[in-house]
Amino acid sequence: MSTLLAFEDALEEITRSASVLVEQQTIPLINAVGRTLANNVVARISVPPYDNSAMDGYALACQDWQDGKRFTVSQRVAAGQHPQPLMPGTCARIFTGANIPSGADTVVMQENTELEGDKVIFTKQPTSSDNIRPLGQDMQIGQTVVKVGEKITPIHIGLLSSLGITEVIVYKQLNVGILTTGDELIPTGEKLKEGQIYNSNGPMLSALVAQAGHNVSHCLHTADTPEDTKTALKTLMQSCDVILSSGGVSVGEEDHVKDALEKLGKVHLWKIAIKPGKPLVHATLQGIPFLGLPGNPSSTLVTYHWFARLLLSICAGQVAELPKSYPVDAGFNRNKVIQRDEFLRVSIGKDGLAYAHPQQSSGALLAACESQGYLHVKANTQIEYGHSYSFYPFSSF
Ligand SMILES: Nc1nc2c(c(=O)[nH]1)N[C@H]1C(S)=C(S)[C@@H](COP(=O)(O)OP(=O)(O)OC[C@H]3O[C@@H](n4cnc5c(N)ncnc54)[C@H](O)[C@@H]3O)O[C@H]1N2
Ligand code: MOO
Repeated sequence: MSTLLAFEDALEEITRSASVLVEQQTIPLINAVGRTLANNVVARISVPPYDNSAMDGYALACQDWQDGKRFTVSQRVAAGQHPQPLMPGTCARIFTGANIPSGADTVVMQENTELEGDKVIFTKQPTSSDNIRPLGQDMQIGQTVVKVGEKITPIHIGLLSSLGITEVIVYKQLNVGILTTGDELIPTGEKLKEGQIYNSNGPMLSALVAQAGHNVSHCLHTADTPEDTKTALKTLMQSCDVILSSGGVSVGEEDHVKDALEKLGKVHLWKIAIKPGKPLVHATLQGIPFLGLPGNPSSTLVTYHWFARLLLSICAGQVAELPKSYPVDAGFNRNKVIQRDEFLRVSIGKDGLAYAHPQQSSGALLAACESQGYLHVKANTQIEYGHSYSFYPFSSF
């Protein structure tokens, strides 16, 4: 166990060496959902750009109010119209979104008024600023509203549109190459023969990478030979910004990825004290970051979530955030001391406790589908009922 790198150290080492690898481009805002901002967006106008009414009603100056006073309606202001200054002692009929006339400092909603012919009585004394949405209430001119590295969401599209913005400067998408390894693997769609299984890590990694907003530029498969492995890696090195692989990183004679990396580039770390995912390898191939994820499907998933996701987001210029967790008590015991940091696939019960899926084999993927997230149990501890651990919902990755 002593040769295994600690989880936190591996995370630090992999992310420390990473940097933004993509150029910038200007694109229409409407096409920018999921893209990463390459510079801060600063408001060039205030929103709203003028004081406006939050209600259909009447605008007046508070100081003009007197109990029982009958107000003349001196003007009518609909949304989109430019009002005249309010004549002293009068009120203005006003509608939601309409510009507040100068001289008025409050709006009374029409439900709180009484009409007497063409006069209006305000039954309750209004307070200054009531029902007025002031200039800049949402965003002020000069304010930084979205920061570099943020991923643009539909909410940002609305926000930036309210500033009149039509184009944004974003990072170009990161080109990610995926390599799967293993003679036993065949693509889905073909008929299984004795000794074969379907390649599930290729499609899963492609989907994870695409979901994170990157471009899967290649998804190759190689046989378990040193030559084929090197040839596939050389192909990926020609056009990918980052390369991920699955399988072939353990210690058997059929595992060729690490040797190929040593021949083509530099291996920085291999083997981490985590379960599942121990034989993770990190390398650079002529400046291209490379992560070799272990082939067992749950090991691939865990190492993608914890390491590859973060590496890709840094290289893509995204704000690289560690997944969010919250403390949850275990609803079960394990009577042996854990050797490597474990990421148990768990669900939260109605009692609020975490329950481990009964199938924790690194070869099993259904357990992850049937669970809600990871319970992180640190090395050299023992899981005890009622003790608190960090729970990471899958949605935080
Ligand atoms: N003697 C030792 N053997 C193993 C050790 C060890 O320390 N000493 N570590 C084990 C651990 S832990 C892991 S994790 C695996 C990782 O091995 P590899 O990364 O070399 O992966 P493979 O051997 O190529 O495959 C493992 C397993 O996963 C299946 N697989 C691989 N690729 C895919 C794919 N694309 N889609 C679906 N399934 C895939 C493969 O068929 C194997 O069953 O090593 C242990 N061995
Ligand atoms: O790291 Mo392996 O994933 O324990 O099976």
